[in-house]
Amino acid sequence: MALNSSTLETIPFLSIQNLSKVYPTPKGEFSVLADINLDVAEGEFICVIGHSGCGKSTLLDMVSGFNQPTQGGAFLKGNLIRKPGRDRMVVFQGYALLPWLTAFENVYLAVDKAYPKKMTAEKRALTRDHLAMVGLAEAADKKPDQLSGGMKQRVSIARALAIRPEVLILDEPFGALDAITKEELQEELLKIWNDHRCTVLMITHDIDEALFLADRLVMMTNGPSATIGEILQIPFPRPRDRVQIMEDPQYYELRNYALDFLYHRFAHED
Ligand SMILES: Nc1ncnc2c1ncn2[C@@H]1O[C@H](COP(=O)(O)OP(=O)(O)OP(=O)(O)O)[C@@H](O)[C@H]1O
Repeated sequence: MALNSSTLETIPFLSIQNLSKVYPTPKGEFSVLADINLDVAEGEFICVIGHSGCGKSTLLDMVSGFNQPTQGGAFLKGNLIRKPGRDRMVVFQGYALLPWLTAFENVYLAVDKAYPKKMTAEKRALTRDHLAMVGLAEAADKKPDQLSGGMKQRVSIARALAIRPEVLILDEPFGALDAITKEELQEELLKIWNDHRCTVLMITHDIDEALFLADRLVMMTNGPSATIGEILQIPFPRPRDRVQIMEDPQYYELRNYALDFLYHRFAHED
């Protein structure tokens, strides 16, 4: 039987299959994650929520390739992820900028490392364009200690996107920011995602953030042996308007459902 295009399209863009992670510890084996299965479509925006310590970063580290599963695996376009690659870029809560370099130099360094063969002028243009995209054209020559938290996170996002990744991995990127800066950055992130259409995996502790940003919200059970408890579809049409979606009765239904999952069904005992 000949393969038709719909058969070929059945390979998921990003697929996490039967993934488990066990750490050896002095007290014996510690099972962090057990039997995680998730398929993500190209261009999808996924948020992951769960109590502290359940293994969210561990899971995303295995998609970025910084950590290896004990069993199962993560596959990008059918290929097993074994190590970090420029098709997957990570933005951390702590910015991870080099303090002795300017915003421009921080982004340029990453571009230069990812594309050593590109002409300098092209790499400088990529750097400038991505800093402009996050509204930092004017601050390009400032060093991290001259930038606010929100500006530093903008530099990290510009640095990740300048590499043109297929998957953008965000590990609680706005967790340290004040509420107003956080909302501004969420709006910017959505705008950028809309233009770039890369696939996003983002950890958050904020249900409202997830409801505003995500196509689907992955809710993790508690560890040890944490797994995906449920996945919520977020149906609000795009482009999203924060005020409009908060007026939608479905918003509160979804919010209450997620709150109930986290604080009743999978309440954290501490
Ligand atoms: N190298 C390691 N050896 C043993 N245990 C580890 C190791 N790295 C992480 N852990 C444990 O794995 C669990 C999951 O950690 P992880 O950082 O993935 O959780 P998280 O859900 O991202 O937490 P948070 O929301 O607080 O960032 C924690 O209990 C942590 O102590």
